[in-house]
Amino acid sequence: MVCSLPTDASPWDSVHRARRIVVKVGSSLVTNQGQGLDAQAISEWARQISHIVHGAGDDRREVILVSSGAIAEGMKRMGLSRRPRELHELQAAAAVGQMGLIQMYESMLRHYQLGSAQVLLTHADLADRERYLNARVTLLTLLKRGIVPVINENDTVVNDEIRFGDNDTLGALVANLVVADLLVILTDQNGFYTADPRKDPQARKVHLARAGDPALEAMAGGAGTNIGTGGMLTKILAAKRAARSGASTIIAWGREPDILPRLMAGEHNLGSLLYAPMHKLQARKQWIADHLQLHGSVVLDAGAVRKIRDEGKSLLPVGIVAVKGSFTRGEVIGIEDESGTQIARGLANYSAEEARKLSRHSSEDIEHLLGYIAEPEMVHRDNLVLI
Ligand SMILES: Nc1ncnc2c1ncn2[C@@H]1O[C@H](COP(=O)(O)OP(=O)(O)O)[C@@H](O)[C@H]1O
Ligand SMILES: N[C@@H](CCC(=O)OP(=O)(O)O)C(=O)O
Repeated sequence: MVCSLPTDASPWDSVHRARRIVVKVGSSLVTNQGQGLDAQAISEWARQISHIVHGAGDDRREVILVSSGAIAEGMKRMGLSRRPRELHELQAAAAVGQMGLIQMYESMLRHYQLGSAQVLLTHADLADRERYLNARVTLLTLLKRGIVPVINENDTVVNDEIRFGDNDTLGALVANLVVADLLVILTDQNGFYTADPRKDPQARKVHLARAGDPALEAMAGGAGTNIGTGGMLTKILAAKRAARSGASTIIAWGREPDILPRLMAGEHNLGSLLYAPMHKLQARKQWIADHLQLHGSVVLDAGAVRKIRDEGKSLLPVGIVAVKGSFTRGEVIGIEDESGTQIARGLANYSAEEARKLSRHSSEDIEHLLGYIAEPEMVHRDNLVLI
């Protein structure tokens, strides 16, 4: 197919350069088309993840796993041969299946010297700015400690209106949350095809395309079996969403031998690459600019202005001399120099009231001043854009 390439190096190089990766595994793979948890496949992904997380120097990666399969596994454990239609039945199946799913990931990852953590998220969690920051800091703390977060939707507490509905979307939102470089969607097909290969024998694999290219949506069909939920359309839309935060997406076959290490080693044409046309920093800037309006601002002394503008550092409370307006944790604030010129914008880790108490104080005093510590920074660098 025709596709426009970015002007710098091959988009495949960005896969090799990726350091923080969200890997999403679909239900059909995890449960071997609904037959039950596939211990061998899960062990194989654990081994591959361990290989890339434990790499030396520049070969070291951070991995966040988003795994489906709770409903499919729960159905098997409850003796249900057909996917229930009622939401409460699906929720019950998910609660049953999640036990087995997480138990297996925990033991397989541990076997390969990796700690793991269960994280269950809902749409509402990521739409709420404060919870967004809370989820973000928890995931980043786990990554810093070399622990692999294993994420699924918190099916127990969601209804139709607030469901992600498919974990492809959840994978893309997590990629935005942790500012990942790459989203790898492992599925039961070799990649994305010009039509559903189960239905069209003429379908050809798309090796490379721009994420968000509208032509892709027309080629994507629904799920080919009753195990997976979204089919290719949700994967294509997830790639489009991930690209808005600068992450490219690979759609690949989860049973391809050594798929993750081979992708990281720079092997081209494994699966389909849907590349993000915008660089991560530019995309993050756009995201902050698009999504959020200013709720107040903080004024910095000259030293703090230098740290932020010239040295690329986070904003610490010690550099704040005044706080204007009213805002809560997670809202966007302006960052001004003492003449009132706005130099940056970012997501506040503390409310205006708290920021007033923290201003001119070292981060070490936060606990004493507030009684708790959210984060040592007032605005983390990842959530800050210069103007
Ligand atoms: N253009 C396409 N290319 C590849 N697969 C497609 C396409 N359109 C629809 N599909 C179907 O999507 C299925 C994968 O989606 P799904 O079953 O939801 O997987 P998962 O459980 O991995 O999320 C494939 O098995 C295939 O039948
Ligand atoms: N939370 C659900 C996710 C279902 C889902 O998105 O499935 P899939 O289309 O296979 O990724 C589960 O674990 O069954």
